[in-house]
Amino acid sequence: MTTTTRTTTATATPAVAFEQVGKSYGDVRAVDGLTLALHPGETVALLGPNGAGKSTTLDLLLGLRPPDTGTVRVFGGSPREAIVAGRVGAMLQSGGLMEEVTVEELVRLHCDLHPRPYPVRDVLARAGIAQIADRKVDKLSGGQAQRVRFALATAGDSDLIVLDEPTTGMDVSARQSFWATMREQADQGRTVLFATHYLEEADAVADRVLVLHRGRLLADGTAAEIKAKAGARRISFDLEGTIDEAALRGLPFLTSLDVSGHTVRIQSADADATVHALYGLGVYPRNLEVAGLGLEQAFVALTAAEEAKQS
Ligand SMILES: Nc1ncnc2c1ncn2[C@@H]1O[C@H](COP(=O)(O)OP(=O)(O)OP(=O)(O)O)[C@@H](O)[C@H]1O
Repeated sequence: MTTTTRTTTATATPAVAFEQVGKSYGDVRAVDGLTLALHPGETVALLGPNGAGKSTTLDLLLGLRPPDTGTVRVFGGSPREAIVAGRVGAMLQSGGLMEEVTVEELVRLHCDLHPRPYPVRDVLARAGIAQIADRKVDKLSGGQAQRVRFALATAGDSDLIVLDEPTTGMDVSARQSFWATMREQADQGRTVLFATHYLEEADAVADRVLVLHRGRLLADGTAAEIKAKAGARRISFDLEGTIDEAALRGLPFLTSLDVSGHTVRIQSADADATVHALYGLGVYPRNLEVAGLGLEQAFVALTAAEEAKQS
């Protein structure tokens, strides 16, 4: 298998550069003045609630739709130039697969079309579909079809791999081998950009997380930075006797409250102030724990705060 030496410094031409990009569908502003640069060797997760503009962003990046405003550059040129040069491999969410052909025939076709193809055998093996190579594409299960899409995205030596919700429908072992392969690809200097709703995957795999909300970039940083930006903390403790939920609900900086048996779990924008006020209620919390948020909770807190600001 050929491996190209790639430049991985942030000063190199960005793999992807969006400059004030806007895209609307009628009245819906799907992407709203988006500016960002992705650098060679980065593994980047694109997160956002439904309708945030993730798929539209990927479509713009792949030149499948033109932006209304702004510019999209891929390796310094147009998306089309980068794709024609074989620099981009993509796995899209709903990409229909050609029917009536076998898995191997479809993979071979993609290899033939790629300027720097890998051997078909290697592509099949890497995607874990060598044993179903002779099967007709329209007879595949959802997870198998997803593996085939993965094979097509990695049919050749591309510098940028774009994945829209790649592991949807994959079982646990397919997911694990998928991400192991993606890590290898990134370690070789490729840029990997993936949109996902699985926040634990973003946390485990991405070295940079972009949070989109209503077509705008709400947060951009490592998973740890995103968690810190959300600011909130989880507080949990046990209370004996009858729990006065109304009093707990009145605690300052509370963003959520969950009471289950004697255990109380709250989320607070200022844990110190909340805990101080908790003691002020005259209760005696036992097993008190204060912890940071997971990426999923941070994501929910950030997007909810933004919704509240805009409404
Ligand atoms: N072809 C289209 N015509 C009209 N509106 C569209 C079209 N495609 C997307 N939209 C709208 O643009 C907005 C952004 O959609 P997009 O699919 O980019 O979001 P997303 O973040 O990928 O969402 P999801 O997580 O649900 O896949 C949404 O409000 C959506 O309804």
